[in-house]
Amino acid sequence: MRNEIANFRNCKSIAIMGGTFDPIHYGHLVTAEAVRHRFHVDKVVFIPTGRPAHKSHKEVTHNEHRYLMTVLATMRNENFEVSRIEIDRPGTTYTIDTIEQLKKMCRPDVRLYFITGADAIHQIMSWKEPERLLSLCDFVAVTRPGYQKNQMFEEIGEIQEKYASRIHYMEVPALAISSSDIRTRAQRGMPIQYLLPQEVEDYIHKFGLYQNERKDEVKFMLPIEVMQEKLQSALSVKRYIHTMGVSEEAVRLAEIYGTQADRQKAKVAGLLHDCAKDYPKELRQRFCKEYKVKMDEILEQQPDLIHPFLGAEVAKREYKIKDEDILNAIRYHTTGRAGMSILEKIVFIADYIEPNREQFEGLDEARRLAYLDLDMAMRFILEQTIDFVKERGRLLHPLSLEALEYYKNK
Ligand SMILES: Nc1ncnc2c1ncn2[C@@H]1O[C@H](COP(=O)(O)OP(=O)(O)OP(=O)(O)O)[C@@H](O)[C@H]1O
Ligand SMILES: O=C(O)c1ccc[n+]([C@@H]2O[C@H](COP(=O)([O-])O)[C@@H](O)[C@H]2O)c1
Repeated sequence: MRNEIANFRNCKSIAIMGGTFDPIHYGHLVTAEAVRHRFHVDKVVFIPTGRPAHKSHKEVTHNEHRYLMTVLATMRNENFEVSRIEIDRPGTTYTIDTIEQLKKMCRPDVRLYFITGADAIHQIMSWKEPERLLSLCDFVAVTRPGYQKNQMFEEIGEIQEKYASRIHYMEVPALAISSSDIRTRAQRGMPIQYLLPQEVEDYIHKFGLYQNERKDEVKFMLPIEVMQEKLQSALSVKRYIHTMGVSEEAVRLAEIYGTQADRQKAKVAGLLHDCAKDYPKELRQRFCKEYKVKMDEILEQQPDLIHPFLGAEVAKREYKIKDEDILNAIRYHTTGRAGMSILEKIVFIADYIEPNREQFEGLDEARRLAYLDLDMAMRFILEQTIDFVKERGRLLHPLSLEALEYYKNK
């Protein structure tokens, strides 16, 4: 945020390109550049929306993906900036809050222009505090393909009459490009090249965004709701709440680091990671024998370390999980191990940082690292855990030491 303030402080005029940018495309970029040239603004600031007021959370790709694609698309233009103010602001995103926040970062006489497509301008009266918004910034209504200028005048007649000097019309080269069309094309395996910058296309392919979800779907023999019901009777209330937190956190991480399939696996692995933890001693011993859990010296002396290994067997037999990656994510969620898969790391980290955890030293740093780099988060959490185990005089499993060594060298 400090950088953003430094970037805006000297600007006399700024144009704001607000959008969901799911994904950003050449329509946005051409428009931004045309407005910059016509209104002689010092900068165009692209502001990806955090939680759009008019779209449900599920419909929109994760904030960090949309933000990073916007950064990639704009990096070659020195007059373009990308701001995180909406991404980082909690709650529903309203433009009025953004304009007020931005004004505080700029000199008092700054002139702000909010760029919006013709399709959006006629809805402005339904936005939050439209009149105050129009008193704080100008609007540039750009024509999009399919819109007749006359029709646009009619649609915004009411606003136009009242705020004539605040609304500017501008035609931009008719680019029949839209984010929704790009998403559909990507889903159907049609080309998206030349509709958006190459870097954004590469990013979409790298992270498997907008892929056909059905093709990616993972089939579980038990429906997830049935797994949840079984867990509710196997776990204490406190543990069940923790389990739900781990599952949610794992899905959030998988949204960033994985594919659609990984999200489903993360949800289930998070749910099942502690499935054997609340078993009474006798039951644990019986199942360990029956399911042939390999015991070692440390597990014999430190029985609370058995639950991840037993949990993987219980998940396999009682929850009918066949996927080896999910089973390993359960198996190594406590000790870790060298060379973990993305899913294994996600569950290990989610267990540490899930939202229901009470505050403890290192939690905020672990949360920060988790969304920056999985391997850095692994190293940090392993170091913290190993210190904790040593302080309490408990036995350390060699798998954790091997894991730490591995992530230190990565
Ligand atoms: N091809 C385009 N030319 C000019 N302006 C555009 C174009 N596409 C979008 N805009 C405008 O840019 C802003 C941000 O758009 P947004 O991120 O919603 O993209 P979109 O392509 O309109 O998305 P979707 O297809 O999902 O509705 C909006 O004000 C929108 O009207
Ligand atoms: O402030 C509001 O009430 C409001 C309602 C709808 C849309 N907006 C903003 O309008 C911009 C374009 O939105 P969209 O859906 O076309 O991507 C984006 O910056 C949104 O945050 C703002």
